[in-house]
Amino acid sequence: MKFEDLPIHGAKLVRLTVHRDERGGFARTWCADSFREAGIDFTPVQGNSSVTHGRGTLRGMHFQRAPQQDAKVVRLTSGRVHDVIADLRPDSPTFRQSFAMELSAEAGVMLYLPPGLAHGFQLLGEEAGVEYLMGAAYVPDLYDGCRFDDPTLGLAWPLPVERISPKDLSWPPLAGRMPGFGVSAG
Ligand SMILES: Cc1cn([C@H]2C[C@H](O)[C@@H](COP(=O)(O)OP(=O)(O)O[C@H]3O[C@H](C)C(=O)[C@H](O)[C@H]3O)O2)c(=O)[nH]c1=O
Repeated sequence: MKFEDLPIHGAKLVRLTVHRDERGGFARTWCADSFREAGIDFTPVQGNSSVTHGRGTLRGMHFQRAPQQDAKVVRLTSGRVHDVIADLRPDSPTFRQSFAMELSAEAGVMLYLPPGLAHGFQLLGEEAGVEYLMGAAYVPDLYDGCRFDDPTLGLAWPLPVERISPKDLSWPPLAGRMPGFGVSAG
């Protein structure tokens, strides 16, 4: 696997080595040595999987608050999504910046997201499977998020939001509750 820096500090694009033959393909999707050699201190403690239906469906933006901020590896097992990350770390050189890219199973890539980023995606096709390796255990009381249209982030989405959970619509603004985001306008 090969690691490339993304425009958000510490985030990486991980290109998988896909071994193809007449039966199909094989790729290693986790390797502690490769991550360590890439200078990434990440030990998965939980694996998650989601299936999303319906073009335009949006999951996120999600993050887990300190002291259990969650680093994660994100990989598409099927379909295509518009994937978005946003830097919520006041001490980061890319604080409040965001980055988006298309992820697909066919592309043979995954993302490494360090702790302190918000993550979300919008479905570009009719269905997508996403696998996660999490660097922190899920703690419901620390599980947090922001709206896809939070005014402080200015995220752009390619499609109208056709389906989104009530929870993801009800996140309060980052302004006024997250360090470095100032006070809420409202
Ligand atoms: C994240 C998580 C959730 N849950 C429970 C909580 C809910 O009852 C149910 C579905 O959770 P949620 O609607 O938050 O699932 P997603 O919208 O797919 O959330 C994920 O999508 C965005 C894009 C991400 O980057 C996060 O990894 C993750 O938050 O699973 C668990 O039991 N364990 C977990 O680790």
